[in-house]
Amino acid sequence: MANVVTAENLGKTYGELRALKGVSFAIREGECCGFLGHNGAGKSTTMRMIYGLSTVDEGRLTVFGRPVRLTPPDIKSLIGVVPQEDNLDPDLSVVENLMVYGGLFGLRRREAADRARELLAFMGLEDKTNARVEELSGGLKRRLVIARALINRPRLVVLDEPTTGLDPQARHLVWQKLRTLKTEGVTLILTTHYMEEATQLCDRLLVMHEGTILAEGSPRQLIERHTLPWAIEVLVPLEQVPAGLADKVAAAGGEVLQVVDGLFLYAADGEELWGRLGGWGLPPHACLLRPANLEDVFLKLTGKGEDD
Ligand SMILES: Nc1ncnc2c1ncn2[C@@H]1O[C@H](COP(=O)(O)OP(=O)(O)OP(=O)(O)O)[C@@H](O)[C@H]1O
Repeated sequence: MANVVTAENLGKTYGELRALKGVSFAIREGECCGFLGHNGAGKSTTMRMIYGLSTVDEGRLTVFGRPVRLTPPDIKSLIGVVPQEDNLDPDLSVVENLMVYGGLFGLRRREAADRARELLAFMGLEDKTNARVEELSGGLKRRLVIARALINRPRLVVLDEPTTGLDPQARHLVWQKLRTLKTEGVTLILTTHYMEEATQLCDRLLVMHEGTILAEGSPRQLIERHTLPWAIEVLVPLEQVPAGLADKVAAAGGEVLQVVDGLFLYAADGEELWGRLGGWGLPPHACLLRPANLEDVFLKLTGKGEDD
């Protein structure tokens, strides 16, 4: 399968800050690839380079096989962009926002109107066609930004935190639409802070940290490679954790991760680990046994969950 995006040793410097320190990755046609990472890890910088809003300082970036320094216009027309901030025009109505954008891509008025109607139906916004943007809730604005990104039938859609701030229903609706795009063969690149979103949508994930890529793989592969299958959350204040616990867990073949609000214990056999809690002085009512998930991988790889 062809690569839609290829990055080799991509670097970006803002003044004294090396925001990207030579990252390399490839995005395959038709896949949904997610970028995870703390605030400031370099995800948006990478996205902006892909859609041509930020210059490539170091390395090589190709989009649809074309090397980009600043993405040429004919490549831009193949990319749909959902930026982190909603940058809709508040003075225009919902449908006008789409039509103006269509005009920027060279759509004639009639064509833009037809496409706008189609997209408003796709995103469930028909009854808001003539509403003013400022009347829309955050979730509806997000849906409109996604509709706008699709106006030119892009083969690649880059979404920077597409569902941040949305309620669960709105998030599920966006996921459903993104899955539909995927079934149509559209390549999706997204950033997210929601591990569930990454698990639900992405075929492959890149975990970024301080301008580098720490790990890459499908959600399942990352869990298999970077953590044990079962987790016990120990939600007691750290000062009440029995002394020597980490050594006892390690001696039983498990691992311990300290997070800001407690401890996570990992094991190949969750039931067996659970059975040992009492003997280690941990009250079971303050513990929760569950399968390990992507959040465990993220916390482990990027440093225990403290804020940057
Ligand atoms: N235009 C800019 N000028 C100066 N510094 C910038 C600029 N854009 C980003 N940075 C810095 O580069 C680093 C990477 O920022 P970037 O926005 O790519 O991170 P991110 O992973 O997308 O974070 P978030 O999850 O908060 O969106 C940060 O330290 C940020 O402050």
